[in-house]
Amino acid sequence: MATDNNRFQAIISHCKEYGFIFPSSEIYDGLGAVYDYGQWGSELKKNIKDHWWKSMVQMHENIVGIDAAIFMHPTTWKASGHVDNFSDPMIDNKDSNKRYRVDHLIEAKADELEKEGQQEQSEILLKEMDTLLAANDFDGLKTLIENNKINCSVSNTCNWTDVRQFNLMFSTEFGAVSSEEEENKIYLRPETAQGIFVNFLNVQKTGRMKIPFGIAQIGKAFRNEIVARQFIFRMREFEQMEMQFFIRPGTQKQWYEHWKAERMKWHLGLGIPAEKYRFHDHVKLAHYADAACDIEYDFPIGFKEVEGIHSRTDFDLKNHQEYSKKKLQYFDNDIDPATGKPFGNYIPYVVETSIGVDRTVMMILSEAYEEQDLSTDEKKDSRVVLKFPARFAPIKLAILPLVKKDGLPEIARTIMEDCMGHFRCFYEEKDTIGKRYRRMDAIGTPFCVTVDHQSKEDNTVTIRYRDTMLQERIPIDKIREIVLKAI
Ligand SMILES: Nc1ncnc2c1ncn2[C@@H]1O[C@H](COP(=O)(O)OP(=O)(O)OP(=O)(O)O)[C@@H](O)[C@H]1O
Repeated sequence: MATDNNRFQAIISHCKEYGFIFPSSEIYDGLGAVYDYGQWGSELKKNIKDHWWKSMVQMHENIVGIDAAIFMHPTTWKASGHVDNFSDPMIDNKDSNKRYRVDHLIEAKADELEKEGQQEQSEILLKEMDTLLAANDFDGLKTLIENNKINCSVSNTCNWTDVRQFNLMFSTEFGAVSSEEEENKIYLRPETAQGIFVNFLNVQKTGRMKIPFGIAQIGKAFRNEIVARQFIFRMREFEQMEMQFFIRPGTQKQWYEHWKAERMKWHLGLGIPAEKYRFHDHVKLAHYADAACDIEYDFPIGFKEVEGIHSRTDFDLKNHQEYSKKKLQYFDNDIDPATGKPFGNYIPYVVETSIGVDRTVMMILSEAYEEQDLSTDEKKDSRVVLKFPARFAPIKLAILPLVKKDGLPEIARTIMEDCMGHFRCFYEEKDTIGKRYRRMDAIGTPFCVTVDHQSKEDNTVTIRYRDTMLQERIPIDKIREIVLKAI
């Protein structure tokens, strides 16, 4: 796994320079691990969300979508286990006061060992870490850090505090704040899933859903991440695309395997080669899971999680039933072949697929970003091109009159009018055509058409293809069709 920090930094700068992603509140020097999507980033993000929604909801008769509120009754997070368990073990360096997530600190050391050719030691270290994490053995983790002489990157010392748990949920006050009573305390959801669980029966009944069925949702989630220096990979406010699939108890293994395969198929369908992906099975399972894995993508910062697939058992529904004292059960009148009688009442099991929108944006950007040297013997030349699949490109078609006169803008405007109701177009008449092409390459526009004097004679334009930079003459009335076909 080659990490390429230069490439990563180049992508971050490019995103800012070309209106994809800005640090939040930048005029106040930004806010840690919070980002804003600009004019092209928001289009890209929306296209990714639309694609996910289409493939998960529109293409599955037994999956429906909802849009639940971010604020939820505070008991939700007691029932879900987040108040007690949603925390990461952290450690502080006493000299620099810098705080680390223990697993990140140890993983960085393992990476270092691997780079030094000490593959075996690296693997042993990670294995020991997994065992200690799984056992919640904090003293053991501290000893592991000390024994391996893992130093703070700032102070370069090995002078550590004890390992402690920090809850990652943000809280705020809800309604009139009259006292310091706990009742006013409310959390910003750290995952979208709970909005689905508490609505399970509402949707099942009103939608007349039959098990197995899924509920999907796209929405914001908030986590007070401690280590947050990885651009949109790890944000404190981010977006998730989740689907909870409700199934009969005992069938979870089969459905877990099913969704693992389905989701990998979805990723490969993005046009990303298989060697850029791998599964990573969880050794330390989250408090709700009986099996879990990540789909990891080979980012410029190495293989990292984009999506999690979790077999969540009946943990969530069972706890909501207990805390709310409302029955969250399903009556299954299919016949159980073992007894010849209906399966009857039960709390469904759940397999979930949970993918981060922002990590998907970062994956698509990483895959698309290319710096090309186009120099010839005569002159030096280069370009940065974002080779997005056409369906994700913020702008599909740029319409460029060669000059700002002679009736060419008028022709270009009629093309614009013909196409803008079908897909996002961009009209531009400033600068040389070469410069305009480069700008469109830099934001990933797959097609540019140039209107020139010949267009007036024979109703044709030059179409230029982003990836090959090839140009050809096509009739004006074919433009719409060509673009629509590509997206
Ligand atoms: N802080 C974050 N910033 C951006 N995306 C996130 C963040 N936390 C989680 N996600 C996204 O939500 C998905 C599902 O969340 P999940 O709880 O499984 O993540 P996680 O295992 O806690 O991630 P990590 O181990 O990287 O913190 C992740 O696969 C990821 O794409």
